[in-house]
Amino acid sequence: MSLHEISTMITVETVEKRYGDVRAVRDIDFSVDSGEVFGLVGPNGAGKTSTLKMIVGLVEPTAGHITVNGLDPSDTGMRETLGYLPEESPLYDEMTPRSYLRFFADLYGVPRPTADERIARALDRLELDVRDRPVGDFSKGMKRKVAIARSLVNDPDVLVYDEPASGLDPATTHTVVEFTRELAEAGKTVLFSAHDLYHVESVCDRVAIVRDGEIAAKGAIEEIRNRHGTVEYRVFTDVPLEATTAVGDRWVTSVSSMDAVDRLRERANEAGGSVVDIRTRESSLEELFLEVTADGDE
Ligand SMILES: Nc1ncnc2c1ncn2[C@@H]1O[C@H](COP(=O)(O)OP(=O)(O)OP(=O)(O)O)[C@@H](O)[C@H]1O
Repeated sequence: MSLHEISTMITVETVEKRYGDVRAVRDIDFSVDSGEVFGLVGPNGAGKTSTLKMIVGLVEPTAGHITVNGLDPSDTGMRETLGYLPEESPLYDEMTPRSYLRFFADLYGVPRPTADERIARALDRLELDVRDRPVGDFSKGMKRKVAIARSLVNDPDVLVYDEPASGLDPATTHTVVEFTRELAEAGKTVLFSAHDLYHVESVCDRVAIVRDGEIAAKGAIEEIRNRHGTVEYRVFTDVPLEATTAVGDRWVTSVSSMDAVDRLRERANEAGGSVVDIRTRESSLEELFLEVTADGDE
């Protein structure tokens, strides 16, 4: 049971964004609760960054309504509530992580001892040991960790991360993704965009799949599976049938309905054998994603 009371922290209602003739975002709706990790997933140009920028108040919606912790994104008070990690987060090359993060903590008016404690906690967890060398010498992953720590110096309730793990090596990706989960477990609200679907699946409570500025599917991973996913039955027989693959001393045929399973059973019997095992394989989010994004192309 959660110790935190659940409340809606981000609401996005019928939001649209046009840049001249380009409708980058059209009619997007979703909300994110406290303690939740919500993933906005979609290919390049789908409208994820535009949506996040509207939520953090950097870009104004053409239509619709957004609130963050009950406030309008243009409200200056919202800055205290929010930690934003942009897709590209340029750092000052000559500064060290410690000086850079202290600089941001000062901007937020965080007392030095509190700031130092927060900075140390974030960098410890993100496994960034180098704290007193200029960030200009850092790898992409190290810079990303500093940028993530920056999003936390004001101890915000809501974190909006644009592709936090994009371009990072698998170990760093794992650390960053696990960290977002821990932040949510500590009661923070996390909204992030990604096209790394494997990690979204493992860390998000709910996702919205965005395509051409619209939400193509939305809900718990499980719900999306039920609505859009296909169940694949892997039927193992002790005799070869058409389109079977040998696995050890058995053959496996993949079908997508129970009727097809029954037909295979009959055919196996006719061939003097039988069905020895049936396993279901649920769609991974990656497959669902491809299915949902392919819908509009038909
Ligand atoms: N400032 C802008 N002026 C004009 N068009 C823009 C602007 N910003 C974004 N767009 C267009 O809006 C659409 C959505 O872009 P957006 O960056 O929001 O998508 P995205 O899903 O975040 O993509 P990516 O993963 O590449 O960042 C794209 O067609 C993009 O070219």
